[in-house]
Amino acid sequence: MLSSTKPGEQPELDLKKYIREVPDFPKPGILFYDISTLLRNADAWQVATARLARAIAPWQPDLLAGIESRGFLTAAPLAQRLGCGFVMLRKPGKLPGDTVSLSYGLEYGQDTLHIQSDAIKPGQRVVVLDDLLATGGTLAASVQLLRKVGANVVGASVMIELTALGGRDKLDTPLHSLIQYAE
Ligand SMILES: O=P(O)(O)OC[C@H]1O[C@H](OP(=O)(O)OP(=O)(O)O)[C@H](O)[C@@H]1O
Ligand SMILES: Nc1ncnc2[nH]cnc12
Repeated sequence: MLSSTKPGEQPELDLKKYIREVPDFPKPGILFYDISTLLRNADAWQVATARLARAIAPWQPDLLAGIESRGFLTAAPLAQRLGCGFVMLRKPGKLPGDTVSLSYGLEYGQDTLHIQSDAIKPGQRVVVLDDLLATGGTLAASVQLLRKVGANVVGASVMIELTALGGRDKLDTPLHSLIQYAE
């Protein structure tokens, strides 16, 4: 029998069931939300991508920016689906040519992100994506970095938001999250 449900639309599917919680990784005291178990399930990944696409499309982005490395897994399939270009925000020493960088703190450390200086045409509408928002250090730095090279950052989106860490308050762009945990 024909179903009226389109591929990737399974309203009843609970994505939390596909995320593994790993205590004390990568450091004691951190509860790590592991998306590997979601990505290895074709249905769950398809549903997550479809739901993200529906949330992001109204922002009418020209480009999606993905944050290395798990942010690439979120952003690249979405860019294909929405017909957008894709820009990489990368850790040091990975991008050729002129880059602009910014350092930041995250839930379990310190890091730096780079973008190619010519990655964005002035005023292009950009949505920045990551797998997870914890303290918000990574996403807030990414928004600043994108603006440094001329982006009009119209929104940010993550698969997972750890609401108790208040990362959302560090952002001055609209934020969409697919799944929330109040640790
Ligand atoms: O909100 P925050 O406290 O900044 O933390 C969130 C960031 O931490 C993780 O990245 P990680 O640096 O571990 O890199 P990875 O994606 O390469 O695993 C995650 O993918 C986010 O980018
Ligand atoms: N608790 C957490 N789980 C997975 N990724 C993270 N990045 C920062 N904090 C994290």
